[in-house]
Amino acid sequence: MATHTERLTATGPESPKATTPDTSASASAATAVADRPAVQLRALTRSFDGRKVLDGVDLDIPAGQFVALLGHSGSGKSTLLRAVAGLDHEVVGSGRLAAPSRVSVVFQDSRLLPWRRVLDNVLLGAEGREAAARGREALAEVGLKGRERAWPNELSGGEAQRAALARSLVREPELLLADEPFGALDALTRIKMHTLLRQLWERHRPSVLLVTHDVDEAIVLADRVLVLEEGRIGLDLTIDRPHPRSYRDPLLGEYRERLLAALGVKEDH
Ligand SMILES: Nc1ncnc2c1ncn2[C@@H]1O[C@H](COP(=O)(O)OP(=O)(O)OP(=O)(O)O)[C@@H](O)[C@H]1O
Repeated sequence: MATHTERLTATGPESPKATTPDTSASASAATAVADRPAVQLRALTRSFDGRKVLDGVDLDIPAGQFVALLGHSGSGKSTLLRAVAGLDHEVVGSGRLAAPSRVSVVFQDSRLLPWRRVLDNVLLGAEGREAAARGREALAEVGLKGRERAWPNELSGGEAQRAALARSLVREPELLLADEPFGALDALTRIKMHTLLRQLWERHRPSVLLVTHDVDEAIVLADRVLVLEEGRIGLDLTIDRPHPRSYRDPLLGEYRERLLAALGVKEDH
């Protein structure tokens, strides 16, 4: 059965608007940086105890694109991310899950090993001077220069997530999968981490699939925002605004409203 995916693409900075389904690889010229998609899913389905959580997901993510995935709690975001990461062997579907060979995953908690110092966590067993130099460089990139020998329990929540990002970067991933990576952080730290993540993306250009509950986080960071509903991609919205983006940008308001409407959230004005 073919999956019907409503596809909405914002083509101008001021008005997110619906278009007909777009199957061309060039939905956005800026993101069509390679001809091979980083992720290509066809009719991806996953059930738990006979209940379909993913019900025929079709999704292409071009190489180098920054994509955010929104959806209600329990809509299947983490299930989709785990499938793309290749961590779920019971999904049904065709196409490539994670095509790139180098995939890194970042979770809500840093998952640093408490018995390893920060640098050793980042290196994850890689040995030698060159690896250590790469690890130090990655830590410097995330603002943790000087903390290489700290233990994980000496880091704040934000620092621990920085270390987790450094650990993911050190492998130069082609695809970065992030499941609510800033969900446990306070609002100010989260905003700093948004800036950092976007800077890291500018520098390394991995494809990104970021799962989040936070509509503003999605709009400020991603070039394309997906909404998962009833087991499929219900809305596919291109955020056509330059970076760095400000939360205060009034032109982002329309995207916010479009996404909130797709999520069934009504705003009181
Ligand atoms: N291993 C599992 N066994 C049984 N049910 C599962 C399993 N993993 C996920 N589910 C169910 O699948 C549904 C989707 O879960 P998932 O974690 O993907 O949602 P989510 O959108 O990421 O939610 P949240 O935003 O709350 O993290 C939920 O109803 C969940 O209970």
